[in-house]
Amino acid sequence: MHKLPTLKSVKNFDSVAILTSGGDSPGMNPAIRALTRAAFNSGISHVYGINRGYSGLINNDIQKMTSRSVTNIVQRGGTVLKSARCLEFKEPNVRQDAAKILRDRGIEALFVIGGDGSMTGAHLFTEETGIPVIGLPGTIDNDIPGSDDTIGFDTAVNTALEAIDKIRDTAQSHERLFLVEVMGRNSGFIATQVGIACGAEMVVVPEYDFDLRELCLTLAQRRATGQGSSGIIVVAEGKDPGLTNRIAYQLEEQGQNPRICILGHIQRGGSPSGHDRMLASCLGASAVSYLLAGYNDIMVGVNQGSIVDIPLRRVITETKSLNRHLFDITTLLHK
Ligand SMILES: Nc1ncnc2c1ncn2[C@@H]1O[C@H](COP(=O)(O)OP(=O)(O)OP(=O)(O)O)[C@@H](O)[C@H]1O
Ligand SMILES: O=P(O)(O)OC[C@H]1O[C@](O)(CO)[C@@H](O)[C@@H]1O
Ligand SMILES: [Mg+2]
Repeated sequence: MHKLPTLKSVKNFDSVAILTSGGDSPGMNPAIRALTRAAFNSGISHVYGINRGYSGLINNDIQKMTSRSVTNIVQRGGTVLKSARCLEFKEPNVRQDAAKILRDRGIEALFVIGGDGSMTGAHLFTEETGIPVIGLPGTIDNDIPGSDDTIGFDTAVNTALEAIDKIRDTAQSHERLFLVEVMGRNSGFIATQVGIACGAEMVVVPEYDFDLRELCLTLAQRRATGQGSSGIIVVAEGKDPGLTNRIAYQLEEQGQNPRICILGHIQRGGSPSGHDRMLASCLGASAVSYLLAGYNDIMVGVNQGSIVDIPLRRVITETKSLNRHLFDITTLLHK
């Protein structure tokens, strides 16, 4: 259960908008629902949904929401507002045009649900245009500075675990080594948590070097002592495409016969877990309270179980590092 902030409303807003941006994540829908319902129930008269992230904003692809338009979405994966990556939004003049679109519609504030990139766009937008923005961390990557958790991370981890538990069955039957690639271009949060929870023999993350030779040695020793040679290596996809294939190739060169399974976008789909629904609902409700309390240019996030506000400037200038102690558990629990 999250500890919620106690805030006093000091401002009135008549009209606000919501968008989802970057890779979708399970829990974006309950976040949209929470923002919409909390806005109406806090006296905001008009709520708009912007389609396809910043792309819909610059193309004026905006619709009116009602309290009923978010009925029956709390359990649905994806985002009913759709999501996109919009490179044009990186141009300052495009952001000015976007502000005019909001002003012409009488929209006074914007809620942005997305990852670190989306938070960068949100900060620049409010800084340059003066339109208040509140961000919500919505990404399976859990790589947003200032928040211990992000909407969608828990579901993605559970989805990967469900798949790996199945892979483990066939790996054991055939005494095979499997390389399972999980998402995370720049960060190993998913890989670390999944690796610990599935009992992986090794976890490869972009943050740290890995020692394949040592792994091969361990596998050879296990085979020699009759413990079999099945196993799971969890690999975060990393920046350079093909990392998992390269590791497989190196393993083959050292006498292993690994199989590869790339979990890919199934990690971004599916019904949000109870944890992510709670997180999205609490963050959505709190985001509206922060706006009415006069906050701007912040992201709502979680710090040691409490919902907190984090300046967007901090979110976009800091880096969230992987906890080394947590990562070390991946090796500490080996046979
Ligand atoms: N430097 C920037 N300036 C303005 N807008 C940006 C900037 N970086 C990202 N954005 C906007 O945010 C969008 C989403 O960013 P990005 O593709 O990095 O995904 P994300 O929000 O980090 O989500 P995820 O990593 O979970 O997929 C971009 O397509 C762009 O519209
Ligand atoms: O296929 P897409 O949409 O470009 O997204 C892939 C990237 O998005 C993320 O899934 C986050 O949403 C990253 O982990 C991954 O690298
Ligand atoms: Mg990102």
